[in-house]
Amino acid sequence: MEENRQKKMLKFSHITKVHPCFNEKIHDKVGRVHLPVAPRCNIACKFCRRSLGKEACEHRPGVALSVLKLEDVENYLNKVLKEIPNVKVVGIAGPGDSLFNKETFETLEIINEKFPDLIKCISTNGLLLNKYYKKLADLNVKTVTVTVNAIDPEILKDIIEWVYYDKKIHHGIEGAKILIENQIDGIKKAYDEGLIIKINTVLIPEINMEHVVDIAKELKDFAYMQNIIPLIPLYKMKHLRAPTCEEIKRVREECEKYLPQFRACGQCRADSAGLIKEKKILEDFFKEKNKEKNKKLDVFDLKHFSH
Ligand SMILES: C[S@@+](CC[C@H](N)C(=O)[O-])C[C@H]1O[C@@H](n2cnc3c(N)ncnc32)[C@H](O)[C@@H]1O
Ligand code: SF4
Ligand code: SF4
Repeated sequence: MEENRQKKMLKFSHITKVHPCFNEKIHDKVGRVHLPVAPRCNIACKFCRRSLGKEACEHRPGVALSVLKLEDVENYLNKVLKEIPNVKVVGIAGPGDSLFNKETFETLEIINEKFPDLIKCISTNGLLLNKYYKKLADLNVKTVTVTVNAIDPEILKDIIEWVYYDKKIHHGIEGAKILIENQIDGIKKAYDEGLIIKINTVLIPEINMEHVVDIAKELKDFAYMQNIIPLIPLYKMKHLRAPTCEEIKRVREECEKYLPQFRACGQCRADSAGLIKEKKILEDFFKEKNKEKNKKLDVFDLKHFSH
């Protein structure tokens, strides 16, 4: 097993040595840029409040000054590369789910054509990963982060409200089962296709704290590493508490027996640019484009391109 892991690490090392979210040692040396091209989401996590606009000034996931339009992607990336040194990775991390927005795939095509040297990265809840892993590999995406918060539907049903799949909204345990099945299937297929997988897990003390280690055990042969991030209590979880530093440390140490842990995550916005620690946004660029005034994204905007 250890031998397998070492082989896997070696196979991926040309990418992981330059990706700040797959390699703690360089997280403060190499930059990344998130393109906020994917506003819609196909599940409803109880902790997630997606917002756009100037007053959405918090540095946390699900927030962007505005949605970046396809016609602006090239200009924006040129500006980022000119103004911010050492950006090597371009990622799509929302503000919704990358795989539920056709703009993600169109953006990846633009990047391939205009910026072929940037490493392409996406993050997703994984519901559609078994449908799109091949397309991602064909588009030369190298790294995929999948958020897995529970692999037991009894636990996941308390973390998500519903899952939109096969043109229907599935509530409770039924939705949880669909999500878990698709995530695990998608992760295995993406791994076989040569994609490098990181697992994000939101640590929610009252709900999944003692279960997170089961996620690490289940996915140890397919994921490269795990990124356990503390709950930011929001939306339908605003009454819950964030984990203490001690709790985060303990859970990471338990999980590390099965999967290497990433401990430098900045819980970035969907429009962050530069070094993780800088928490930078190119405000000038978005100011021009920013027509959405402090808009909360509609969680029921479920138009999907393949329907
Ligand atoms: C906004 S999501 C975008 C990508 C994709 N939809 C997903 O969920 O993986 C990026 C990451 O932020 C996390 N996140 C969102 N809201 C959060 C919160 N309130 N506290 C902690 N993590 C949160 C998600 O779980 C996910 O790992
Ligand atoms: S999948 Fe991502 S964007 Fe969608 S609700 Fe969950 S955290 Fe938010
Ligand atoms: S949210 Fe974490 S994994 Fe994603 S870009 Fe920021 S530091 Fe990297």
